[in-house]
Amino acid sequence: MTETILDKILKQKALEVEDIKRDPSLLLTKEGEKTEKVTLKDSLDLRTRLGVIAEIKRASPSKGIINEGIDPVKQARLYESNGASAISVLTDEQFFKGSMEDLTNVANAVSVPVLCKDFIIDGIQIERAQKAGASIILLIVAALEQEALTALFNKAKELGLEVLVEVHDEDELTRALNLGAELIGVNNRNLKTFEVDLEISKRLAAQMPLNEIHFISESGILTEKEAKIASDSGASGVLVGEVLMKSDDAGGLLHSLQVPLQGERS
Ligand SMILES: O=P(O)(O)OC[C@@H](O)[C@@H](O)c1c[nH]c2ccccc12
Repeated sequence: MTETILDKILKQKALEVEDIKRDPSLLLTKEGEKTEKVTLKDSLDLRTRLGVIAEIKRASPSKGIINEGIDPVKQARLYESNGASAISVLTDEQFFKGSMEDLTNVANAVSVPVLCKDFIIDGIQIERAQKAGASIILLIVAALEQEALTALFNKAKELGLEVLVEVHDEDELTRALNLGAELIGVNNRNLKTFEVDLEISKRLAAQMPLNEIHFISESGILTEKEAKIASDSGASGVLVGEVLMKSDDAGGLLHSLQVPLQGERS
């Protein structure tokens, strides 16, 4: 079988984890200040409009350079002042040109929760994320066996972190629900082929207990039109990167994505 980009990233992550274990000073580049932040779950519970997790993403394997010269702190403050429910920071260096330091700088500058967006395969990465100031971590079901997924999920919870569990098909959704995930993200982009299809969100949302969990539609949200499609599918939030990173008016765009939610949650 040919190696997918996800396989390549996961191989690189295994090396990164070895490095941290060999040299524990790598566990912490810069400490996050311990500021009290509202949880993403609580803030989504209260909303009558679609929540936006706005992302700092300099580059990606599928798009190449997106906005390399961005000042993450300035961008995060812009996101926060225009209503973002959380800020996602891509911390992978090799494929996304991010860093843990970006995350710390952002976490120290905003009062909304910050998501450490990385490919987590080992508990040590969760400790690192927490020390750096993350409030939320991402766990990608496609990257993990169920046993590892459960262990990492439990570890994050013990450390007081929220977990966004990312799925892409029915099997992965079942695994996320069995875990007791409260925040479930459907990535509309297939991490193996890069294909983007909003129908995936719609199809999987129909199989979720939407009154018990928050469903976040991820990737390929470009305008109010896609935000409405996500909201109509039952999403309480969207995760948006590229268009916000490229826009001359990220604040205006962020506002337009916060469309009214369909039904009230019970
Ligand atoms: O830039 P977009 O299409 O708005 O997508 C943002 C976000 O969903 C995407 O960056 C993402 C979702 N899941 C991931 C997992 C790893 C890396 C990246 C991602």
